[in-house]
Amino acid sequence: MANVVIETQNLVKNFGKICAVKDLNLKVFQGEIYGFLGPNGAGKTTTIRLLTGTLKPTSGTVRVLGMDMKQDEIKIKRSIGVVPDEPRMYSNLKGYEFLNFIIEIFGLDKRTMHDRIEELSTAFGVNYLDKYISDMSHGMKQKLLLMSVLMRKPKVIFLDEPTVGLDAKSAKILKLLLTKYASEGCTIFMTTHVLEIAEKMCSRIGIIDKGLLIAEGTMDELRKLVKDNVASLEDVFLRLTATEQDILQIVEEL
Ligand SMILES: Nc1ncnc2c1ncn2[C@@H]1O[C@H](COP(=O)(O)OP(=O)(O)OP(=O)(O)O)[C@@H](O)[C@H]1O
Repeated sequence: MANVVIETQNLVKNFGKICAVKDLNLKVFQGEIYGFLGPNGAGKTTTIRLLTGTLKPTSGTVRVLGMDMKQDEIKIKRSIGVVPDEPRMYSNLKGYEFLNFIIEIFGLDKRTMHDRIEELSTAFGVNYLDKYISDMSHGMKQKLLLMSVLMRKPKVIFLDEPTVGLDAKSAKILKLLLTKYASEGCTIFMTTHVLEIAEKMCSRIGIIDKGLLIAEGTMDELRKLVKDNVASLEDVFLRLTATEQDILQIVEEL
């Protein structure tokens, strides 16, 4: 059995009266690409923020790479890479200054990183590292942030809606790169609304709805759950989140 890299026990996050994450028990193994799906407001971003230590849980525990988030937050943060849904970076830095800043704070080897930056710039068509971040488009910032994570080749990568804002070629390259990294032992946890991406890339998929993990498994296991061995992930998702009927009704009433 592969190593457990991400683990939560009875994880809960309340925002006032809203329970965004309810009693979540997750296990993600080394080398997996775990897809985390759910309707809008289901609790995906909150979960990623809990798993990466940017949000404190109301109760429950998070362990990453065998370390407890409460005790080893800094160590965990040094070993993981996070690509949030909104790329927030120091806007008064130029692209290359931002990458150099990451190299400095993580204490990375400059030569190796500069070689990786060159490879990744070519792969993602990044020819704007001398521009100020404030002058970059959303997609340009997203690619810069992706490069800053991928160049480090962290042991665990968390991505929240990674392909949003990326052009088709960059999205394809990102998918291939993540698959390659996973095959080399990196563990990937990502949220997406693009079910085709989850179906093609992810070894296992978790579906969260109103803060509850309502299903989890490989595509085959999810198909068994809905008793339809040819169901697509879209069929499975809509059946489990009970929106298929709503959709038909909504369209009929339009
Ligand atoms: N900082 C916050 N303060 C109050 N409520 C919050 C906060 N962050 C999230 N929520 C609430 O928690 C619930 C889950 O939100 P979350 O952003 O995790 O959903 P999501 O699954 O990522 O949604 P989407 O697919 O739309 O991005 C929602 O009801 C949201 O309004």
